[in-house]
Amino acid sequence: MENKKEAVIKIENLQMSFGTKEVLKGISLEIYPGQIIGYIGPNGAGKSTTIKIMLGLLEGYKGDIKIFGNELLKDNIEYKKRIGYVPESAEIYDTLTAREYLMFIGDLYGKDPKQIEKKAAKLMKIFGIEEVIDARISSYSKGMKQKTMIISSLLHNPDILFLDEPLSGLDANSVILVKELLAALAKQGKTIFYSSHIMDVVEKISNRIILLRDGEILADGSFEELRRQSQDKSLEQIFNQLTGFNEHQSIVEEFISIITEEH
Ligand SMILES: Nc1ncnc2c1ncn2[C@@H]1O[C@H](COP(=O)(O)OP(=O)(O)OP(=O)(O)O)[C@@H](O)[C@H]1O
Repeated sequence: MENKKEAVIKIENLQMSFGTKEVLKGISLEIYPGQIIGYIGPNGAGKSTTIKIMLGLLEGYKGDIKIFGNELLKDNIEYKKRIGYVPESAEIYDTLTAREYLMFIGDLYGKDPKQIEKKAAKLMKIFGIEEVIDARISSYSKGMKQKTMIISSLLHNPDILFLDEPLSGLDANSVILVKELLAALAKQGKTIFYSSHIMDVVEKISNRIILLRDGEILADGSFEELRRQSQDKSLEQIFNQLTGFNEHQSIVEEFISIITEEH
């Protein structure tokens, strides 16, 4: 369907080990403009490792990665100007105010400070947090921090956006806003690649879901496609089925019996 477009991310046989532990066992993926990829999998499956490699933060992998058609190379950092990243937490910047932080990020991307300051103030206003723009980020609530990180990842109008738990800490109204924002960005041809453990979020936001387990891709398709292969289950049920997790009942029983032990 999307084959007429060129892949923005092309991964071939990606392998990564930490010591003797094989964390990625030969992943191949082609990702196209306009896709909203929900990258899911159990804890330790290798999701963050994949993202860190694409961000150029981890070396020592085997396989080929092309981003925007160019080989991912140690010395080539040009592509980073066209990507945005929202980490799950970014406490290192806590002592800055949002204005200082966003100006700093704009500067890293070589953007005009006046333009960045204007954009930052407007985006903070849209998110309803303009009154704290000059307060230290350390004083923000979790959701305010998340909004600031989302703004910082978009200031330079990137073509690929990587997010870790994009809706974490956001209230119900902000969830709707960010979901719509991601959909609108994808419509403009941007690519969104995010990981999350919240299955109903993944189900609703993604137009493609990639399920990783033990460093291998177990499923790859739209929610509808995955559902058809799994007898119309919810994504949470599909996740549990594909990752072989069906012991919750017995684990809960054991848990309860331990906490209710008298001696
Ligand atoms: N720097 C490192 N050194 C050694 N082992 C590592 C390192 N980083 C990750 N690992 C291991 O690699 C495996 C995959 O980790 P990764 O963080 O990619 O998983 P994940 O799918 O993102 O998990 P989660 O859902 O818990 O965030 C884990 O077993 C982890 O312990």
